[in-house]
Amino acid sequence: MMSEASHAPAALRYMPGFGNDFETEALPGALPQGMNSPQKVNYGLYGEQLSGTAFTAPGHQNERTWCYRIRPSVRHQGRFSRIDLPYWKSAPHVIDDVTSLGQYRWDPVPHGDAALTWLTGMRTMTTAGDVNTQTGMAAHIYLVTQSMRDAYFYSADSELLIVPQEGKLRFATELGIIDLAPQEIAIIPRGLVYRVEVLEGPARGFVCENYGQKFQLPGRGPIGANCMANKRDFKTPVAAFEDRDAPSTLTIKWCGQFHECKIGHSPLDVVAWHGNYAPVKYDLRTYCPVGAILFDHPDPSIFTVLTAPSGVEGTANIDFVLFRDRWMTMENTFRPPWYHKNVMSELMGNIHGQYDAKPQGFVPGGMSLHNCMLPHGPDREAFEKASNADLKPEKLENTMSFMFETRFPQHLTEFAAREAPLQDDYVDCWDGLERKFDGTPGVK
Ligand SMILES: O=C(O)Cc1cc(O)ccc1O
Ligand SMILES: [Fe+2]
Repeated sequence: MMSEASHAPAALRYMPGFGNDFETEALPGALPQGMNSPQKVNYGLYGEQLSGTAFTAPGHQNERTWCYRIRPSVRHQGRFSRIDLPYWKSAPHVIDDVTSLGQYRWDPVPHGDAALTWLTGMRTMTTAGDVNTQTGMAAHIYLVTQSMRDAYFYSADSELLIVPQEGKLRFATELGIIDLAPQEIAIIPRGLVYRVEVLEGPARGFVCENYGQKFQLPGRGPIGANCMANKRDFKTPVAAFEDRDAPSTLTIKWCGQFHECKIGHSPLDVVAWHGNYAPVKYDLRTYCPVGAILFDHPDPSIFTVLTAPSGVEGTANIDFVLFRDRWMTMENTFRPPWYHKNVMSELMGNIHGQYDAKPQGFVPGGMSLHNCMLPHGPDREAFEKASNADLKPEKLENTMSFMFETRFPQHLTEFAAREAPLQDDYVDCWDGLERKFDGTPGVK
């Protein structure tokens, strides 16, 4: 028997908060009250727990969600067969004849003629750490033109931080629906089943695949209780379920491999849920930047939106850092980023507009990589302009770039080194930085 019903609200609704303990039901009375596992759940639903942290993780880190669903997940799975998604790579992935040491920059990866889904359109640029030990990350570009139909996916390896640059996508997940456009981000937790639909295509964007401990909000320290990313601006969808019987496939990413199994119904059948392990979206335009208001250029960590700890205090597995429009008011200061070498590996992407350290060549949809201890900084044009500028308060407008910064060196994939539009002349952008020193004191 075929049945089809989607119980999604007409206009998508979201609940505010980061890491909140939410409760939501798509049918009245579907959510058990006062306990998790009643002998029988209302509507004949099955109770099931999704654990995002070890059972015994400390209280402030412990994350799990109770789902009340038409069928338990174990009915979704069965005999797995291995499939190949040749462009989606996982760490460790170090290719002998690909050199990751260097300063690299890419133009936007163009859309081709082939129809690509969220799975076939994922193009890994770099990997870092080791998926098997749940450390490190991968950075991907997605190129998506086609919705997943009767097809579902989850990653046992990672949570995905999604940063759209072009087009609009819908993430129909077990716990509700998220629509996502450029200048917004979403986090899809490890283990959560979903399908990706194209609302406006073609869609392109960046993904940070986090193998390690979950993203959290950075401590604000002396900044206090407000500014940077505020909890209420994170939005988690309300429950929405599909009661749909149709021959379908479920793909699982597991230890870097992809496996597929058949299911006879939509696994997005969670009618009600409660808990704190859930997908979330965030509008980057609500990020409140705090910066230097008299002199000097602070470390970019002041712009951290989210941080994924590595176990070494203050040394993140990944920091997600945002360079958005803001005022520059520093006096007697070289205002753009300084020249530097960093023990952390910096992968940047441009979402929109122009980046102050690289007025040319780092374009929306483009990426750059400055790996562990590789020197970089403003190009010649940015240096000359900033060192001779009249330092009035100036608003940096029409700018939104980000950085995935990891403690682990990032290794290029073959795709990044050979197929993606790598700019061979990138390093030349520093060529014209000639010597100004002539042994005599004074400003040159
Ligand atoms: O390299 C970059 O452009 C990112 C960056 C920005 C900044 O303001 C300070 C340091 C830094 O690495
Ligand atoms: Fe940098």
